[in-house]
Order: sequence, then C-alpha cells, then structure tokens
Amino acid sequence: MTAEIIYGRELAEDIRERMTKEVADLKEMGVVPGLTVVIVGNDPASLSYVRGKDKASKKVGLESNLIELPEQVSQQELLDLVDRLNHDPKVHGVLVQLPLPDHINEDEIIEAISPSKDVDGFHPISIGRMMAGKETFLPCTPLGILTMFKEKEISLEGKHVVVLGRSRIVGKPIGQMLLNENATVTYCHSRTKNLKEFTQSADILIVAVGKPSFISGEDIKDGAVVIDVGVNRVEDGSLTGDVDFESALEKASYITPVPRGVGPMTITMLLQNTIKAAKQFNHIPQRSS
Ligand SMILES: Nc1nc(=O)c2c([nH]1)NC[C@@H]1CN(c3ccc(C(=O)N[C@@H](CCC(=O)O)C(=O)O)cc3)C=[N+]21
Repeated sequence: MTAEIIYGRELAEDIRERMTKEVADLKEMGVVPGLTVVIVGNDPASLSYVRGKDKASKKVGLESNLIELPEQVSQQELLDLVDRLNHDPKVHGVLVQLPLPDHINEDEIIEAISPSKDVDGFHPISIGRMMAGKETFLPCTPLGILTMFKEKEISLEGKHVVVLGRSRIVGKPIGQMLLNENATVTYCHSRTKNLKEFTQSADILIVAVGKPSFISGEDIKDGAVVIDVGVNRVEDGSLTGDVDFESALEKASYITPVPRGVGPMTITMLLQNTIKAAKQFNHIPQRSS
C-alpha cells in the first residue's frame, strides 16, 4: 500500500481562509481578537515558531503582539507581565512559549495565566476539563491532529490508537482526546517493553518522541494511519520528523509529512482558540463547526 499524504499545510490554509472571514465579521461587530505571545531568551527554533505564529495571526486579521524578554528575566517580572495581560481587555489569548529557562518555575507561570485566556490549553483547569470531556480550550497540537482526522473523515471509534510519548503538551492530551472520541488508547514511552508489538498493532500510530527515524515501515501495520509529531532540527538545518517517511509511506494508508504536516495545523488551532476566547469574552455564541 502507498499512503495518502495528509498535507496539514493545505488543510491549514483552507481553515485560515474561513477564519479570515470570521474575523472580518467579528470586526464589524467591533471585536478584534487579540493574541499575545511571550518568548524568553533567543533560542533560534523557538524564535522561528513564535514568528510563524505572529505572521499567521496577522494574516487572518488578529491583533497579534510578540513580547520578547531577555533570558535573565525574573520569575516575578514574568508573573507581573502575565497579570497585566490577564487584565488587558484587548488581549483574549496569552501564550508563553515553552520551554522557559531553568531558573523559571514553568508550572507557576502556566497556572498564572487566566483559564479564560489559556489558548494553549496547558492550564490545569483546561486539562481537568478536557479529562472530564467538558468544553474547554484544547491544546493546539492534539486539536490540530483531531481536526485532520475529521477533515479526512478518518473514523476513530473502536480504533486502536497507539501514542508514543507522554509529554504534557502532546502525548498525554492527544490520548485523552481520542479516548473522548471512543478510540481504544495505548500509551507507550521510553520505558515500554516490546514496543514493536504495540506499534505493529496500531490502527492509528501517533509518534511524538523527538527522535529522528524512531519509527520506520517495519514497525507499522499495513494500512495504519501514521501521524508524525516530531520536529527535529538536523545538522544541515532542515526539519525532520520522528518517522522514516519513505519506508512508512509504503505501509501506511495515511501519513503526515514533516514539515508541512502537523506543525501548520498547530498554529492554525492557536488562531482558532484565540477567536474562541474573543467570542467568549464578548458573549458571542460559538459557531458549531
Ligand atoms: N507554549 C507553547 N505552545 C506551543 O504550541 C509550542 C511551544 N510552547 N513550544 C514549542 C512547540 C513547538 N511548536 C510548533 C509549532 C509550529 C510548528 C510549525 O509550523 N512547523 C512547520 C515548519 C516550521 C519551520 O520550518 O521552522 C512545519 O512543520 O511545517 C512547529 C512547532 C509549538 N510549540
């Protein structure tokens, strides 16, 4: 079997086009959705992502602000900034780019963000609501993956989903969200024994481990759906996923590439969450889509 490649970037463009219209409608009502992204330090990869977010936000018509802080910023300065953004009525979404430097207590910063502006879906209140299957801000990468499944009409009910990786921002939440969609979910991680037995039994394999070529064709069941969440910057400066694309392509029914797969969907879901936050703030009903 040769897989159909799911180009997240193309899906993302379609969704952003719809969003641009929605933002224009909101502006007619006097509502300009606002997103503020905070980045600490000057890690080139992080800077490149946040600039991507900033550009995409502006393109759909959001009011986007990027706050760049020096590496040495103190915990208190960061908390004060988050507090100011929480109280700013023009700011509907707040994102603090992770990871933060070692001297910063990341959890305290995440918990300081108002849950009503938590467009990343990382606040414990958002996570708790997600676990309970309640309406909330869902984290952008998992939401982007779920949106890909919906757009491609890939059914989840009763499917065996194997999630490789258990990070707070990808692995754990995607498993919970797919459980909410009635999938049967197995989590695998660095201590899992006989990993191959799990990967080979997956109808849907989600790989989020951060290791180039961690998975290849022989690890995959014929006809499986393979979602590559890896963003690995390799020596020549190019971006590569966690899956050996060429060999996996021969086995899978669907596969996402890196770049142009999950990444652009992540950014698009951030914009979607920001629009949702702006509507909630202004008591405008959400569209059912
Ligand atoms: N608070 C927080 N929220 C995040 O959502 C968050 C974060 N911190 N820290 C870092 C990770 C990583 N991340 C990516 C987003 C888009 C692409 C993306 O669009 N990638 C493009 C390529 C971009 C390039 O070439 O550099 C693609 O895959 O086609 C990648 C990675 C969000 N993250």
